[in-house]
Amino acid sequence: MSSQSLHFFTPSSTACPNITFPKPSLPFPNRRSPFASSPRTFSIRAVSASSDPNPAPPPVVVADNGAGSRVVAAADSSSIDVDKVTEAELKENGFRSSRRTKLVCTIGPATCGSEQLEALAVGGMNVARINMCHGTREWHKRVIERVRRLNEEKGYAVAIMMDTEGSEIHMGDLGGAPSVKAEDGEVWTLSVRAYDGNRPERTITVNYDGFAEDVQVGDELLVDGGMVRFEVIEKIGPDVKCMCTDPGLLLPRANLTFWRDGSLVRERNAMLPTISAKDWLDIDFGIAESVDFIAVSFVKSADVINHLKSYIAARSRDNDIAVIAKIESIDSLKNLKEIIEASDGAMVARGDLGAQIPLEQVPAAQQRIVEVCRQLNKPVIVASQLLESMIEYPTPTRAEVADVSEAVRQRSDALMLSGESAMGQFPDKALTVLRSVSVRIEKWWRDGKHHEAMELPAVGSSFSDRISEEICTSAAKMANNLEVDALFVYTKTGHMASLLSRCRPDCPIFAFTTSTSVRRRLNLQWGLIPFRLGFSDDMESNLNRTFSLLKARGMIKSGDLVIAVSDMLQSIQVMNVP
Ligand SMILES: Nc1ncnc2c1ncn2[C@@H]1O[C@H](COP(=O)(O)OP(=O)(O)O)[C@@H](O)[C@H]1O
Ligand SMILES: C=C(OP(=O)(O)O)C(=O)O
Ligand SMILES: [K+]
Ligand SMILES: [Mg+2]
Repeated sequence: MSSQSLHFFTPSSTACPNITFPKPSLPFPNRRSPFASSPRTFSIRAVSASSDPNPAPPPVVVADNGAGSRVVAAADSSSIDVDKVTEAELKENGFRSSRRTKLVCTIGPATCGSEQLEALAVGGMNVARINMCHGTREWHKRVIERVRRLNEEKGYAVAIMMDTEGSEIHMGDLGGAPSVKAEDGEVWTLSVRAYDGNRPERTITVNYDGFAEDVQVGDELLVDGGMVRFEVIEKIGPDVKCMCTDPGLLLPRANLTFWRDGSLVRERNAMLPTISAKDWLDIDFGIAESVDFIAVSFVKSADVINHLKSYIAARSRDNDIAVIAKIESIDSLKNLKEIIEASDGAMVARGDLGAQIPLEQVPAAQQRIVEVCRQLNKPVIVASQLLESMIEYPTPTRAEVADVSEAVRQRSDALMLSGESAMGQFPDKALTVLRSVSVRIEKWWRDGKHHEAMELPAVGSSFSDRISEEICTSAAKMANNLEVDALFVYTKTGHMASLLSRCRPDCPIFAFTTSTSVRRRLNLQWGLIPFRLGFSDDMESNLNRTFSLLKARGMIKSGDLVIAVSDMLQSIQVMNVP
């Protein structure tokens, strides 16, 4: 194999020019004796990969077999797993034009069957999201089982995200009706009473016991951020009489916010916990079902994220459930940086965000959230109303296409469908729109060489992490300048892969990882094509084996130009596929 590699090595007294050093394992720079006092210089040397006099013996790799139990496999296990749909997209569009933006679909009554789920998987769904605000745990469990079965039997790699309900104030169910119209000038009763079956006409229930105490006559009540508007005209015990001032459709469990003198009233419900008692039970359910992501609604501070992460760590077998912070409240915007730092990713939850801040401020908030996430190396999802009109119509509006384009242009990691896929009439068509707009805008970006000047600050605290970051930044830049076909990254935890993704390079990133759960988590990150592969610390043998496995599947061919990095050996290798 002809290859050039740039290895980072420590110039210690024992350094022999052709030996590459494993990454320093000491976590803090000031504990790095014997070099602590002298300035540390790192050289980049080109050495031939084949000249390493001490190739590591083939080690044993511990891999997750996907069903939960861990198996110890020989490093030379001869298989490679990749999502069937990504493989097809790659073969169809070529390296350059394969889709980089990931797609999340909320699963609801319109898409919960196996056939419908499979249609979404084929259409490019990378993550299936279940919203615990709706449906029963049994219902969600069946959806998870169906997705898992499709993955196993049909070769998809759809990850599961569970979204908590959170302590929001919302209306109850509408007695089974899918929606109810509220007309201008009508008087409705909003009540905390529980009606069993015989709910009076024009009455809706509210889930928050303090509701009647908290609202005042004259307050404005916004349903779903303004889809319907009421004014409070009278309070009678637990019942609140309201007049409809903006007519519209009321949907089951629609979100409620109330406004006084032009500002959002949130003193009382600010006291409610971010994670309610019911949410903790849902989280236990999510852990038991080994979901890949838990998205936390109405996050106000980093504390709740830290709390949840330690809760998961104590209970989850492999501690591999990623925690996503939903940015959808004023407090979450105030504490944005700390929250994102504490989380494994974030969601721009524009539905509720737009009910909490003036609508015209949502685009700037989105831009800022995406930027902070990219800088802190956390995946970010742009969510809600991307293609809202497609709940009813088979084509999107021009404005919706422009909105989707903007999220792709901002280079967010993922786009999400909510009502469009959960209860809309055209879930597959909506997904197709997301897919084709993504591919188109990404191509426009690459062809126009719109490489942004976004500064990517150092995120790691240890010296070793800093080296990894420099390697990834350099490798991504080299990949653009040399116009390579693909970046390869061998990563056990997924961290190196995310650092490459953060740079948003022009070519796709093939991320090889030993565990099925890391592979599923990488599904949410921009430009990554996750593969499950057993590998060793010997990069030369890893590369040779990967090349032959991928060639056999027709995914690469001789002559393709590849840059490879790994988190076992801190090096950059540039080579043509033999
Ligand atoms: N599991 C479910 N069961 C029934 N309906 C659902 C389910 N999930 C979502 N939906 C429907 O899809 C709509 C959009 O979903 P989503 O945006 O996740 O929820 P919300 O509107 O509560 O923010 C919901 O309002 C609800 O009508
Ligand atoms: C994604 C959101 O959360 P949910 O759909 O759960 O309200 C949102 O508010 O935009
Ligand atoms: K929710
Ligand atoms: Mg929300």
